[in-house]
Amino acid sequence: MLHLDGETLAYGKTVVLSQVDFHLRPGERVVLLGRSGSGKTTLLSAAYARLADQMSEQIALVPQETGLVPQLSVFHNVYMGRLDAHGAGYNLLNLIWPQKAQRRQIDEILQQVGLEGLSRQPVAALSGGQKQRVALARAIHRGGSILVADEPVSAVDERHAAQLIDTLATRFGTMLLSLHDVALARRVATRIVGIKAGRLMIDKPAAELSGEELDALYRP
Ligand SMILES: Nc1ncnc2c1ncn2[C@@H]1O[C@H](COP(=O)(O)OP(=O)(O)OP(=O)(O)O)[C@@H](O)[C@H]1O
Repeated sequence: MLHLDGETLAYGKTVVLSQVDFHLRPGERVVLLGRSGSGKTTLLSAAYARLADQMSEQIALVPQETGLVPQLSVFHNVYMGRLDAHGAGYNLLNLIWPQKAQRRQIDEILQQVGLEGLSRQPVAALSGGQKQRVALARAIHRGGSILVADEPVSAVDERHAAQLIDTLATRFGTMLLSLHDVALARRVATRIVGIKAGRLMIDKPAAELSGEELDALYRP
Protein backbone atom coordinates (compact mmCIF):
# COMPACT_ATOMS: atom_id res chain seq x y z
CA MET A 1 0.00 0.00 0.00
CA LEU A 2 2.99 2.30 0.55
CA HIS A 3 6.52 1.97 -0.77
CA LEU A 4 9.38 4.41 -0.38
CA ASP A 5 12.32 3.06 -2.34
CA GLY A 6 15.73 4.63 -1.79
CA GLU A 7 14.22 8.04 -1.16
CA THR A 8 15.94 11.00 0.40
CA LEU A 9 13.85 13.08 2.82
CA ALA A 10 15.09 16.62 3.29
CA TYR A 11 14.09 20.17 4.21
CA GLY A 12 15.53 22.21 1.38
CA LYS A 13 19.19 21.23 1.27
CA THR A 14 19.18 19.74 4.77
CA VAL A 15 18.96 15.98 4.43
CA VAL A 16 17.31 14.23 7.39
CA LEU A 17 17.01 10.67 6.06
CA SER A 18 18.80 9.32 3.03
CA GLN A 19 18.20 6.16 1.01
CA VAL A 20 14.97 5.37 2.83
CA ASP A 21 13.43 2.00 2.00
CA PHE A 22 10.13 1.84 3.80
CA HIS A 23 6.93 -0.03 3.17
CA LEU A 24 3.56 -0.34 4.86
CA ARG A 25 1.21 -3.22 4.16
CA PRO A 26 -2.51 -3.51 4.95
CA GLY A 27 -3.09 -4.85 8.46
CA GLU A 28 0.31 -3.79 9.80
CA ARG A 29 0.80 -1.71 12.92
CA VAL A 30 4.17 -0.07 12.40
CA VAL A 31 5.75 2.00 15.18
CA LEU A 32 8.64 4.39 14.56
CA LEU A 33 11.14 4.70 17.40
CA GLY A 34 14.23 6.85 17.79
CA ARG A 35 15.72 9.68 19.78
CA SER A 36 14.28 13.17 19.57
CA GLY A 37 15.26 14.74 16.26
CA SER A 38 16.07 11.40 14.61
CA GLY A 39 13.49 11.94 11.86
CA LYS A 40 10.29 10.18 12.96
CA THR A 41 8.03 13.12 12.08
CA THR A 42 9.87 13.56 8.79
CA LEU A 43 9.23 9.96 7.80
CA LEU A 44 5.62 10.05 9.00
CA SER A 45 4.91 13.20 7.00
CA ALA A 46 6.41 11.72 3.85
CA ALA A 47 4.44 8.50 4.37
CA TYR A 48 1.19 10.39 5.00
CA ALA A 49 1.67 12.61 1.94
CA ARG A 50 2.28 9.56 -0.24
CA LEU A 51 -0.68 7.62 1.19
CA ALA A 52 -3.02 10.61 0.81
CA ASP A 53 -1.86 10.98 -2.75
CA GLN A 54 -2.10 7.33 -3.77
CA MET A 55 -4.99 5.85 -1.83
CA SER A 56 -8.56 6.47 -2.86
CA GLU A 57 -9.77 6.15 0.73
CA GLN A 58 -9.26 8.83 3.36
CA ILE A 59 -6.34 8.59 5.75
CA ALA A 60 -6.86 9.64 9.37
CA LEU A 61 -4.02 11.81 10.67
CA VAL A 62 -3.05 12.85 14.19
CA PRO A 63 -0.22 15.40 13.91
CA GLN A 64 2.18 15.96 16.81
CA GLU A 65 0.79 19.43 17.51
CA THR A 66 -2.79 18.01 17.36
CA GLY A 67 -3.99 20.65 14.84
CA LEU A 68 -7.04 21.58 16.93
CA VAL A 69 -8.85 24.93 16.93
CA PRO A 70 -8.60 26.03 20.58
CA GLN A 71 -11.46 28.54 20.48
CA LEU A 72 -13.94 25.92 19.33
CA SER A 73 -15.62 23.26 21.45
CA VAL A 74 -14.59 19.62 21.69
CA PHE A 75 -17.70 18.74 19.62
CA HIS A 76 -16.74 21.10 16.82
CA ASN A 77 -13.12 19.95 16.71
CA VAL A 78 -14.19 16.32 16.43
CA TYR A 79 -16.92 17.18 13.91
CA MET A 80 -14.27 18.78 11.70
CA GLY A 81 -12.70 15.38 11.13
CA ARG A 82 -15.49 14.71 8.68
CA LEU A 83 -16.39 18.08 7.19
CA ASP A 84 -16.05 16.64 3.70
CA ALA A 85 -18.83 14.12 4.38
CA HIS A 86 -21.48 16.86 4.39
CA GLY A 87 -22.52 19.89 2.40
CA ALA A 88 -21.57 23.43 3.42
CA GLY A 89 -25.09 24.20 4.65
CA TYR A 90 -25.22 21.22 7.02
CA ASN A 91 -21.72 22.00 8.31
CA LEU A 92 -22.70 25.60 9.00
CA LEU A 93 -25.84 24.45 10.77
CA ASN A 94 -23.76 22.19 13.02
CA LEU A 95 -21.35 25.00 13.75
CA ILE A 96 -24.18 27.15 15.08
CA TRP A 97 -26.51 24.48 16.37
CA PRO A 98 -25.06 20.96 16.67
CA GLN A 99 -27.60 18.43 15.45
CA LYS A 100 -28.80 15.59 17.64
CA ALA A 101 -27.56 12.81 15.37
CA GLN A 102 -24.07 14.33 15.23
CA ARG A 103 -24.02 14.93 18.98
CA ARG A 104 -24.95 11.32 19.63
CA GLN A 105 -22.32 9.97 17.27
CA ILE A 106 -19.59 12.20 18.67
CA ASP A 107 -20.59 11.63 22.31
CA GLU A 108 -20.10 7.92 21.73
CA ILE A 109 -16.57 8.50 20.46
CA LEU A 110 -15.82 10.91 23.31
CA GLN A 111 -16.78 8.17 25.72
CA GLN A 112 -14.35 5.77 24.07
CA VAL A 113 -11.45 8.19 24.52
CA GLY A 114 -12.35 9.20 28.07
CA LEU A 115 -13.82 12.64 27.35
CA GLU A 116 -17.45 12.00 28.25
CA GLY A 117 -19.29 15.15 29.35
CA LEU A 118 -16.71 17.51 27.81
CA SER A 119 -18.37 17.98 24.42
CA ARG A 120 -19.23 21.64 25.00
CA GLN A 121 -15.88 22.63 26.54
CA PRO A 122 -13.64 24.88 24.46
CA VAL A 123 -10.46 22.98 23.60
CA ALA A 124 -8.39 25.87 25.02
CA ALA A 125 -9.65 24.93 28.49
CA LEU A 126 -8.38 21.33 28.31
CA SER A 127 -5.16 19.74 29.56
CA GLY A 128 -2.49 18.52 27.14
CA GLY A 129 -3.60 14.93 27.56
CA GLN A 130 -7.24 15.86 26.99
CA LYS A 131 -6.31 17.76 23.83
CA GLN A 132 -4.56 14.66 22.52
CA ARG A 133 -7.72 12.67 23.23
CA VAL A 134 -9.73 15.21 21.18
CA ALA A 135 -7.30 14.75 18.29
CA LEU A 136 -7.75 10.96 18.57
CA ALA A 137 -11.55 11.37 18.67
CA ARG A 138 -11.36 13.51 15.54
CA ALA A 139 -9.33 10.80 13.78
CA ILE A 140 -11.82 8.10 14.86
CA HIS A 141 -14.68 10.29 13.62
CA ARG A 142 -12.87 10.71 10.31
CA GLY A 143 -12.73 6.93 10.06
CA GLY A 144 -11.28 4.85 7.25
CA SER A 145 -8.95 1.93 7.76
CA ILE A 146 -5.58 3.71 7.94
CA LEU A 147 -4.26 5.90 10.77
CA VAL A 148 -1.05 7.91 10.76
CA ALA A 149 -0.30 9.41 14.18
CA ASP A 150 2.72 11.28 15.54
CA GLU A 151 3.26 10.76 19.29
CA PRO A 152 -0.52 10.63 19.78
CA VAL A 153 -0.49 9.77 23.51
CA SER A 154 2.72 11.46 24.70
CA ALA A 155 0.84 13.61 27.26
CA VAL A 156 -1.34 10.79 28.62
CA ASP A 157 -0.34 8.61 31.59
CA GLU A 158 0.96 5.11 30.86
CA ARG A 159 -2.15 3.08 31.65
CA HIS A 160 -4.54 5.32 29.74
CA ALA A 161 -2.08 5.62 26.85
CA ALA A 162 -2.21 1.84 26.42
CA GLN A 163 -6.02 1.86 26.56
CA LEU A 164 -6.22 4.60 23.94
CA ILE A 165 -3.80 2.85 21.61
CA ASP A 166 -5.85 -0.35 22.00
CA THR A 167 -9.00 1.61 21.10
CA LEU A 168 -7.29 2.95 17.99
CA ALA A 169 -6.17 -0.56 17.05
CA THR A 170 -9.78 -1.76 17.13
CA ARG A 171 -10.83 1.14 14.85
CA PHE A 172 -8.01 1.18 12.32
CA GLY A 173 -6.81 -1.98 10.59
CA THR A 174 -3.53 -0.37 9.54
CA MET A 175 -1.56 2.03 11.72
CA LEU A 176 1.67 3.96 11.35
CA LEU A 177 2.65 5.62 14.63
CA SER A 178 5.59 7.26 16.25
CA LEU A 179 5.89 6.67 19.99
CA HIS A 180 8.49 7.48 22.61
CA ASP A 181 7.32 4.76 25.02
CA VAL A 182 9.20 1.61 24.03
CA ALA A 183 7.01 -0.70 26.15
CA LEU A 184 3.89 0.70 24.50
CA ALA A 185 5.51 0.30 21.09
CA ARG A 186 6.29 -3.34 21.80
CA ARG A 187 2.72 -3.86 22.99
CA VAL A 188 0.97 -2.44 19.93
CA ALA A 189 3.38 -2.88 17.01
CA THR A 190 3.48 -5.73 14.57
CA ARG A 191 6.66 -4.14 13.16
CA ILE A 192 9.12 -1.68 14.64
CA VAL A 193 11.23 0.73 12.66
CA GLY A 194 14.12 2.35 14.52
CA ILE A 195 15.70 5.54 13.18
CA LYS A 196 19.23 6.62 14.01
CA ALA A 197 21.92 8.76 12.39
CA GLY A 198 19.90 9.54 9.29
CA ARG A 199 18.89 6.00 8.43
CA LEU A 200 16.45 3.24 9.32
CA MET A 201 18.65 1.17 11.59
CA ILE A 202 15.96 -1.34 12.59
CA ASP A 203 13.05 -2.68 10.55
CA LYS A 204 11.71 -5.96 11.88
CA PRO A 205 8.73 -7.70 13.48
CA ALA A 206 8.23 -6.42 17.02
CA ALA A 207 8.42 -9.94 18.42
CA GLU A 208 11.96 -10.37 17.05
CA LEU A 209 13.40 -7.17 18.48
CA SER A 210 15.95 -7.60 21.28
CA GLY A 211 16.55 -5.30 24.23
CA GLU A 212 20.14 -4.86 23.03
CA GLU A 213 18.97 -3.56 19.63
CA LEU A 214 16.69 -1.07 21.35
CA ASP A 215 19.45 0.06 23.69
CA ALA A 216 21.71 0.66 20.71
CA LEU A 217 18.99 2.74 19.06
CA TYR A 218 18.85 5.17 21.95
CA ARG A 219 22.58 5.17 22.75
CA PRO A 220 24.28 8.48 21.76
N1 LIG B 1 10.69 22.27 8.86
C1 LIG B 1 11.96 21.91 9.08
N2 LIG B 1 12.96 22.57 8.48
C2 LIG B 1 14.25 22.21 8.69
N3 LIG B 1 14.64 21.20 9.48
C3 LIG B 1 13.68 20.52 10.11
C4 LIG B 1 12.29 20.83 9.94
N4 LIG B 1 11.56 19.97 10.69
C5 LIG B 1 12.46 19.18 11.31
N5 LIG B 1 13.71 19.49 10.94
C6 LIG B 1 14.94 18.82 11.39
O1 LIG B 1 14.89 17.47 10.93
C7 LIG B 1 15.41 16.59 11.90
C8 LIG B 1 14.37 15.51 12.21
O2 LIG B 1 13.23 16.12 12.82
P1 LIG B 1 11.92 15.30 13.14
O3 LIG B 1 10.92 16.29 13.64
O4 LIG B 1 11.56 14.47 11.96
O5 LIG B 1 12.44 14.36 14.33
P2 LIG B 1 11.61 13.50 15.37
O6 LIG B 1 12.32 12.19 15.48
O7 LIG B 1 10.18 13.46 14.98
O8 LIG B 1 11.81 14.33 16.70
P3 LIG B 1 10.86 14.42 18.02
O9 LIG B 1 10.86 13.06 18.64
O10 LIG B 1 11.56 15.43 18.86
O11 LIG B 1 9.50 14.86 17.55
C9 LIG B 1 15.80 17.45 13.11
O12 LIG B 1 17.17 17.68 13.06
C10 LIG B 1 15.03 18.72 12.90
O13 LIG B 1 15.74 19.81 13.44
